[in-house]
Amino acid sequence: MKGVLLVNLGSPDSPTAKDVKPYLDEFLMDERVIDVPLWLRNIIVRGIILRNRPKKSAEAYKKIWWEEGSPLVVISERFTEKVQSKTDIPIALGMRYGSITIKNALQELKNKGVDEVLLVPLYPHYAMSSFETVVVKTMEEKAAYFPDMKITTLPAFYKNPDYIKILSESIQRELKDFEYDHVLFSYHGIPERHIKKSDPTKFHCKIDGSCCSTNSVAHNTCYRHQCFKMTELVKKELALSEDKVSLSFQSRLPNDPWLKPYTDFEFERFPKEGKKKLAVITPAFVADCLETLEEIAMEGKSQFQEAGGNDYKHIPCLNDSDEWVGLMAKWIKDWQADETLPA
Ligand SMILES: C=CC1=C(C)c2cc3[nH]c(cc4nc(cc5[nH]c(cc1n2)c(C)c5CCC(=O)O)C(CCC(=O)O)=C4C)c(C)c3C=C
Ligand SMILES: [Fe+2]
Repeated sequence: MKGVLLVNLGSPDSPTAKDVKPYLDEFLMDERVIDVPLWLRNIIVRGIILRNRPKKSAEAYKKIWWEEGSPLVVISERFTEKVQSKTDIPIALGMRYGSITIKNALQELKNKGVDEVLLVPLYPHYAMSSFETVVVKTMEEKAAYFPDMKITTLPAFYKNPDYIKILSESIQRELKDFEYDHVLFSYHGIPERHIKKSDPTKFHCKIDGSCCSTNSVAHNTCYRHQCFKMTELVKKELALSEDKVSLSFQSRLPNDPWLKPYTDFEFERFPKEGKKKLAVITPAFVADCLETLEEIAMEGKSQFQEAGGNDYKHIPCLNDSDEWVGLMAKWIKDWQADETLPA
């Protein structure tokens, strides 16, 4: 019997330093996130980052926490329930980090008689620190506990025409009542080094833009290319003018060069260039979370306005909207019927 495993990143159990610390430990000790040898990762994460960050992150989580829990988790649960109501095969939700585990979700599916699973990493783009680590962890759990399960992975959907359409339509609805000078597509950042590591050809990605327009198998795993491509497709779908749209990367850690331009630098730059009414979309995320609600909707607004900006709007993620639920249900039904996966 077929079933579906949806996986997102996960959140701490509560917005306290006590719960944020083990969550960050699991997250940052992932070799696909802080990709240095174990001994060095131990020093960086446990010796340096985890000394102060849990307290600081807990304060940020407190600002966005809902009565029902972490927005990322609550939205993902609502999404799962809604998709379940539109399909007739079991759907389970797992998180890569934290207490809602991939193992338990696979067990839930197994208990319902599922032996063929469609794994859906809830990330539109491929990055070793998001999509890849979900796939690797799921395959490790399968090998250890569910060796007879067959698992198929839904590919990154950053250029899927149906996804681009519903994303564009949701942006259009939000922009209808907002007069803007500029629309910023702010994607989660990753270290530049990760782009090179994920390049199977080992020479295609230059990280200067010169490579993105030359067709290459490297694009299948190039986060930077996929962010540029998605921006282009949405821009075209909405007929946004070239000079009113740009892209940037947010949420970096203070180490190494990360993908540029940096979102916080853009917030400072725009008002100086006369761009004082800014709309920001965060299309690396399917669900609103700490990085969109606190960093962009709250902190970003302050940074932009302190730099001289006026009107500011964060456009929500697709979350559990009918359009996104409907599209996911369609992808599941297509796979259920004849193994078709979205391109
Ligand atoms: C969109 C996909 C994501 C990628 C790629 C990604 C890479 C990445 N992230 C960190 C460090 C942190 N990210 C944090 C929060 C966070 N990250 C994503 C998504 C991606 N991260 C989400 C959805 C969230 C929010 C989770 C929530 O509970 O709402 C955090 C924790 C919060 C904080 O302390 O700021 C860290 C740390 C790295 C190092 C990285 C790639 C190397
Ligand atoms: Fe992150």
